[in-house]
Amino acid sequence: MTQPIFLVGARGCGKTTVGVALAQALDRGFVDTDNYLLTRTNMSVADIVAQEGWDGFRARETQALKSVTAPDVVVATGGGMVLAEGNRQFMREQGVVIYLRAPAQILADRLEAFPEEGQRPTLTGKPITDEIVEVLAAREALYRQAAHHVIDASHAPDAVVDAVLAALHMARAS
Ligand SMILES: Nc1ncnc2c1ncn2[C@@H]1O[C@H](COP(=O)(O)OP(=O)(O)OP(=O)(O)O)[C@@H](O)[C@H]1O
Ligand SMILES: O=C(O)C1=C[C@@H](O)[C@@H](O)[C@H](O)C1
Ligand SMILES: [Mg+2]
Repeated sequence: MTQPIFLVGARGCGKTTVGVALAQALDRGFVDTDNYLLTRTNMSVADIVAQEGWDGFRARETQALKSVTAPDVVVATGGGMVLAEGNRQFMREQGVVIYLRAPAQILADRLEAFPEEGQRPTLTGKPITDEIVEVLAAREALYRQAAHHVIDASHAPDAVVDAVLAALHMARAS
């Protein structure tokens, strides 16, 4: 399979962490739309949102998605990539979309341990657990709509990689 693999899911589900390990397992390239924007603009998500609002950030991440999409890459997307119908359709048409799904409490525990506030400015102004519950309620259907496969991402990263490989009927490169 040479199609790109897109990882979607909420903040903290492991799109970046699992994406790096998956790309390594498949001997593929890895790109991350949040990191792409950071490198290209020299601005964090918080900086972009402060200057351009969330609409500005969302427009930039759609452009980033188009720019990084190529054969044989694993793409870790931002947690809100699925909000735009056009992004969901683009990913489904261009590649294979994997939803890394984990319960709210696991996501909250991970984000509290490593908040990275510059890349994860508040979406709701609420405490982290409340925010995640609210965001998952609003987006669960969108992650599922976008996805070809839903993978339990509550396990350790290597186990999640193995589950993705099994869903794709793909073997580790070496
Ligand atoms: N499967 C896992 N098991 C344990 N910890 C994990 C797992 N996946 C990710 N983590 C940890 O959770 C934190 C968030 O992971 P990561 O940055 O990969 O999430 P993300 O889905 O890319 O989030 P974002 O949408 O904000 O980019 C990191 O500190 C990472 O080490
Ligand atoms: O869930 C979200 O809306 C976001 C997740 C992060 O990956 C970043 O893309 C940004 O902080 C927005
Ligand atoms: Mg990430």
